[in-house]
Amino acid sequence: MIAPVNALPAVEGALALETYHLTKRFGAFTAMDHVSMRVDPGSVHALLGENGAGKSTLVKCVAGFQQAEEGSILIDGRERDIANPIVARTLGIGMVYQHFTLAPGMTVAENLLLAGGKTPAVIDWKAQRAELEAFLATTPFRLDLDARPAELAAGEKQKLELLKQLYLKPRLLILDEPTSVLTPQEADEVLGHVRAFARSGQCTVLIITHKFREVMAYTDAVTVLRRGKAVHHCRVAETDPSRLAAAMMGEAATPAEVLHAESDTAPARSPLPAGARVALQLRGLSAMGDRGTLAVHGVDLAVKSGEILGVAGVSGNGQRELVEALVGQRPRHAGSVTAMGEPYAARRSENKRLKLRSLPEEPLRNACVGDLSVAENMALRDYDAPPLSAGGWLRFGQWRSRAREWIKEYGVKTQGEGAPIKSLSGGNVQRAVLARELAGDINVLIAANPVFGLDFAAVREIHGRIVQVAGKGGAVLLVSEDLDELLELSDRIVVMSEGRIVYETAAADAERHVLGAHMGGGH
Ligand SMILES: Nc1ncnc2c1ncn2[C@@H]1O[C@H](COP(=O)(O)OP(=O)(O)OP(=O)(O)O)[C@@H](O)[C@H]1O
Repeated sequence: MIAPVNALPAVEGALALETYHLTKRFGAFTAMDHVSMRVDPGSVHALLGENGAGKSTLVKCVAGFQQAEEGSILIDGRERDIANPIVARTLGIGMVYQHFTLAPGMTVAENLLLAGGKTPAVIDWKAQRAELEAFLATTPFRLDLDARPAELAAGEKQKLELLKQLYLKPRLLILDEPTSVLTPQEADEVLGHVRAFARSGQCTVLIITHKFREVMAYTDAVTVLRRGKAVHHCRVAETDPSRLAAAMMGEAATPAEVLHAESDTAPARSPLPAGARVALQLRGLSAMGDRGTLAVHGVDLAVKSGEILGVAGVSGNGQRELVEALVGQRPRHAGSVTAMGEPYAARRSENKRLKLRSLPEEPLRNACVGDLSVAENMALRDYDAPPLSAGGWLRFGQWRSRAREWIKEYGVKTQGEGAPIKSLSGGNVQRAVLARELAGDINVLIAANPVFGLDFAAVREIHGRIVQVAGKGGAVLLVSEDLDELLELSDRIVVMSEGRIVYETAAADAERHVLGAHMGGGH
């Protein structure tokens, strides 16, 4: 019999998790197929798998956000019916999502308190603030308690999501790609803290990641999912990235792909032609942050045709505001922008004429309409131009057939072009947006954290496509919090710190520790 939750004694400390033949279907599609696995108490356990393998589905069932049709979940050896997130919470299960779940109008402090779900009618703010500050001091993270989520960069939001869960002292902490928007240093800080938390016996950690380095450095055991099935279980001490990659990809993997799983070999670049013209120019561009203070201070940048200019920086140093001001999602306070020598105000007509594209971060939120289908989302840029419309009529058949082609070309895993885009896994949403934005000729591409959440095969593929854009003469402004990505793809790298460009170097001469020092505000 399944034990009722309200009969539970208040247990503390790391719990043991097991799933037994856990199965979840969406209509006729089986997203998770008889998955059995075991996570030892106090361990850090990694879930690996290609985009769409079923990792998020599995953890959502454990966290009570979805219900499995078959199979069971055992906590400390006892079967539990985790009917909803409140039950999960009662059992000590906390989850940090791939998509942000912060209350937008509330401050960091309020978001932390809200996470507890037990806010009293009258809050003693003085005492609560002291408690929150004491809690923050036990972690390596520094966040402004009065900031609101809209003012936080992706990396800071990610840390706040994690803090919200840590504040609740979970017995099982589930992390869905927690380091996608963190710099390598930040990722080490976050994972180091989480592992220490597990080692102390306070909680067990189940972590979804695409990064083999993180699996090897921070986890104890791994379960690999492929097409909804658990195909491989092992201890990290007894495996290596090549074996894990082979398990992830099954027969689909080529020996070269498996061999290079850990090194993520850089796509080949051709040298920048001598007389290349400046395709994107920013002169003294300034933009306000969400709190009415200047977030971007007079930025001057020039990107030539065929060049990839990387913008490095710790999240929260104005990169988000810079991209938003460039692509028309935030007013420009001062300065000017030209594309292909013409003034550029980010109008849709200019994007079309000047062939300027952008890949924003968090594509489901910033570049898609979640309830619309994959085909409709793929048509958002040119639905009113031939062949998608003719004589004032929208030709939906054309939308669908082109979407089918792109789904195939970009390997988007979806139940069809008619499926709502929000039903796709994170990595597949990204692929669908990339297919739309990278189609046709491109003069200028502005990309912000373009491989957020993608598995290793997809990262290589997308990097290859960005390099192709430059290879065909497009200017690429690549804003990324991932230094490895910038070092691998860029011709030149600038560092942004506190809203200013503080350092510039040719990528070939770039030294990681020097970049890191400028990113941290030191010199
Ligand atoms: N609500 C839903 N309705 C229909 N299909 C869904 C739904 N949620 C997930 N799926 C499908 O189930 C499969 C597994 O998705 P899931 O999000 O678990 O993958 P994942 O391994 O976490 O992928 P990623 O690494 O890209 O995040 C995908 O093919 C996805 O399209």
